[in-house]
Amino acid sequence: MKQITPIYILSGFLGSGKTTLLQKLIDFWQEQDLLPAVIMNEIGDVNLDVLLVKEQVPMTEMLSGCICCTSRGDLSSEIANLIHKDSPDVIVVEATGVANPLEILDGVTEAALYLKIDLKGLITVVDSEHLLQLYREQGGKTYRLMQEQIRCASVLLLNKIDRVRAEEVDTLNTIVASWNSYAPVIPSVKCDVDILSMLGNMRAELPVAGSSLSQSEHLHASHDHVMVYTHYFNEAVDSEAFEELIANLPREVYRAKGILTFSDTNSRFLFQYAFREPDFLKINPQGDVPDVAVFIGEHFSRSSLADALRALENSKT
Ligand SMILES: Nc1nc2c(ncn2[C@@H]2O[C@H](COP(=O)(O)OP(=O)(O)OP(=O)(O)O)[C@@H](O)[C@H]2O)c(=O)[nH]1
Repeated sequence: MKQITPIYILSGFLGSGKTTLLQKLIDFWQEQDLLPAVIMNEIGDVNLDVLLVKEQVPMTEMLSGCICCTSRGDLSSEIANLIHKDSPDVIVVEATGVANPLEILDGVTEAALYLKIDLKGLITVVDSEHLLQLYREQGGKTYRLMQEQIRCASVLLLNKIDRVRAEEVDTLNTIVASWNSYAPVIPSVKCDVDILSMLGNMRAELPVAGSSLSQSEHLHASHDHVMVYTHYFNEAVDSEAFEELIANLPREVYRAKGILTFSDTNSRFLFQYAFREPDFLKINPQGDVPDVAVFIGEHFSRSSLADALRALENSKT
């Protein structure tokens, strides 16, 4: 009979590397014969990250929105269900990239009122290049949300430092320390960090004062601007034409992912696009997984994107 279930919250803007870190956390716990469970939520109505998490890990998905938009009660009942059904040794709540971490903290804290759980802390993953750019531009809702995610962290991963220069890493360290002097900051590439010391160095208490939670209603509006377009493919498309479309995506689209069948290759691909960097991974999904791509951004034209994608399907010979 398990006593108290530790819970970690994983936060970070879209595409910063949360799922990459989640995979490493799962490996770490499984190597110790522990059973981790995951609560994942995605903005939009498909969750492709599920494919990246091992099948033996119990997982709950909360789709079509984000944890902080659904009621907090939903999150706490998901936690309760997982504990009763699977008795995991540890739970990770991976927040959608546009979630406000204060709301999620609030949900987990509510669950702690009637469940034997121990909120260990909040890990925020930062896309170094993206943060640097927003810092230089100084403003915008995405920038404020990223600041919020950094402020709430009990440990911070300054990820994707391969995408910035060494002196820029120093600048970023100074920036994040000025927003959160409390959390240890760990620079990383592909979230390749020493998990044991990361979890060990995590500050025991969260830096969120009780009063901050009362601001949550005000903060809730912070991701109203984010929109999603989900495209289901009827036909396989040419890989080069697709890559070209991705390379020319409007700047307003800052995240995309999908599963694709290309007309010119035999295998299927999981494609990722985060802050202007595309990535393709050969996969062999089990079961009936459709060809689909999800695009997330701010005020981009869904119809132009839909037309461009349909044109790719139609140009296939
Ligand atoms: N260049 C570079 N790419 C990285 C790094 N870490 C992760 N990536 C890539 O960035 C993309 C997004 O990573 P994810 O781990 O899926 O990001 P996420 O935060 O879970 O994304 P959402 O689920 O959309 O919020 C993937 O293609 C990763 O392989 C890094 O340190 N450097």
